[in-house]
Amino acid sequence: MKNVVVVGSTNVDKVLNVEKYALPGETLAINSYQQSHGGGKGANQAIAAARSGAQTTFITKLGNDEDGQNMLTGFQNDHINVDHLVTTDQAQTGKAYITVDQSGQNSIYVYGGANMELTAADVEAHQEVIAQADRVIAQLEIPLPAIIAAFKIAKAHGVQTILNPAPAKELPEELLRLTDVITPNETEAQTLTGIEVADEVSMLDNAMVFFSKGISMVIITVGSKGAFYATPQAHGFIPAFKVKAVDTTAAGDTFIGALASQLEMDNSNIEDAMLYANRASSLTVQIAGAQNSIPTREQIEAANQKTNHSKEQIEREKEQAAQYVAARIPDHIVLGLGSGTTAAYFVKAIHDRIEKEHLDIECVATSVGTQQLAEKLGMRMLDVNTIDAVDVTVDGADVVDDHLDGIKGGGAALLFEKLVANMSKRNVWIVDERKPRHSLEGQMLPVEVIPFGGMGVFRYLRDNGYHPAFRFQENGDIMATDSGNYLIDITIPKDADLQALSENLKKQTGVVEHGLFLNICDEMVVGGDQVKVVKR
Ligand SMILES: Nc1ncnc2c1ncn2[C@@H]1O[C@H](COP(=O)(O)OP(=O)(O)OP(=O)(O)O)[C@@H](O)[C@H]1O
Repeated sequence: MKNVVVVGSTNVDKVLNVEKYALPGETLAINSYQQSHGGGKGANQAIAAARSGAQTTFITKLGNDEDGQNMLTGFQNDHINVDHLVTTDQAQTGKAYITVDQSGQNSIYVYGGANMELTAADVEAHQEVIAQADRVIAQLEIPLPAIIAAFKIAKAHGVQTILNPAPAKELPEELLRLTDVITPNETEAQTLTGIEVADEVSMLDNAMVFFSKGISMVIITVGSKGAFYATPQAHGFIPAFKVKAVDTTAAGDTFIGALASQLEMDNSNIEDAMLYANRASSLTVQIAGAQNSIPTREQIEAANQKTNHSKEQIEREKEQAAQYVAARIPDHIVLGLGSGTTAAYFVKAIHDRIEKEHLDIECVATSVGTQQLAEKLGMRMLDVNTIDAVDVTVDGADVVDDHLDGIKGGGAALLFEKLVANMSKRNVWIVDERKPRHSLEGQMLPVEVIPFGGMGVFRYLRDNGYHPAFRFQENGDIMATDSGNYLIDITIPKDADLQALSENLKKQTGVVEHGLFLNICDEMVVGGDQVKVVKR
């Protein structure tokens, strides 16, 4: 369990629902008045961390008033350590007056109040609890000297510092030098670096600016798209969960608190921790309000389990499709064996049939992985260079459109798969229900490039609006294909002419192959309790 100290703001949100905004001098009656809600970025992040199981201490300043008392009780209910909370008679507890009209548009006035009274001396008086923490988190709703004081104490004791630069403003170099991890959203990143966040490449450009200031990890959240992370050694993008969002208030705060509760100090589980944080905030956005919508660890795990259940279903569908096709493979043929998890089900299923029925089937593999699996099972393998044609190849696919054109290469085996597919008299694709789509627009398409000069292809793709990103392995090394090439993932533009795109990519010097498989698939078999077969 991580020991987290949050130094930040507490606000009480007073929400008015109005039909329309009053003009200057106008008085309007309203129908509903929502009760006060807990808010403030510091409080939200402390609650998110505590509900995810972190041992959480909150250093904040409250007024000696009813709002302050109510907030304190709420923190105690969430098992937050409030021993280091400070109160003042000089100002009231922070408040945000929020007016929401019928279209969901809001206007907000914030009274910083006690938050603006939090001083460096207040923080220094509680240095012991910071010194003992694993990490300290701060946002920008309190005075900068208080944050700098907290981070100085943290750095002196080897405690990790996380800065959530929200709301965005220019930051002193001193604070950036004291920051280990920075977590802006896309607009905050742009405000701080001057570089627009448009795609993974520009996110990496943003990260470089932060690295040059001495920050060692950058996490950029991009709303319903997900979140990006980068260290000088590795980077990656973790997509958000697709949910119906009703109110995104506190999404970012939930993400940061949840992440801080899970991330190992050596960042070794960064992708898992971000996946957890994405899940946590995907639950927050499905409920109106701020602190009431921040989920507990149990709720996050329950939501994960539901998905695991559907993961099992997907595996079942892959196996059903594989078995359906394996049962219909004729005897005395040369059979192409595809690559990837779905194709692996097929390899096992056809192996069982060959053994049981003593079939005379020789096979060709489309990847080193499949070759090894087939050899391990004792199947009769042929060298692709010794044959003129393959009778049938059975393979998986990443996505397939209504015309049975598809994308392959998610598993990095596209070159060998295409070679074998092109020499096959018949190609059958086996997929689970997620794979068929009406069109390939917006889908990720892998492009295999030679390592020498790969950057030139990357620049061409970037300058022509394909949003390229090199593919990396989990350990941060660049991914190499079976033939030692690199993969660049691009996005298929809207209204793209696939044939022209395919030809254009092949024309670029340095491109070995790409994952568009046009006019290749003869038959798609979709797994399910009722297997669906679609023929060209
Ligand atoms: N519509 C959404 N659907 C699913 N997940 C979402 C959605 N919006 C946000 N999230 C999740 O919340 C994370 C943080 O969101 P975002 O980038 O909007 O933060 P933010 O701008 O700091 O939010 P806020 O200021 O509202 O707290 C995202 O990385 C994503 O995981």
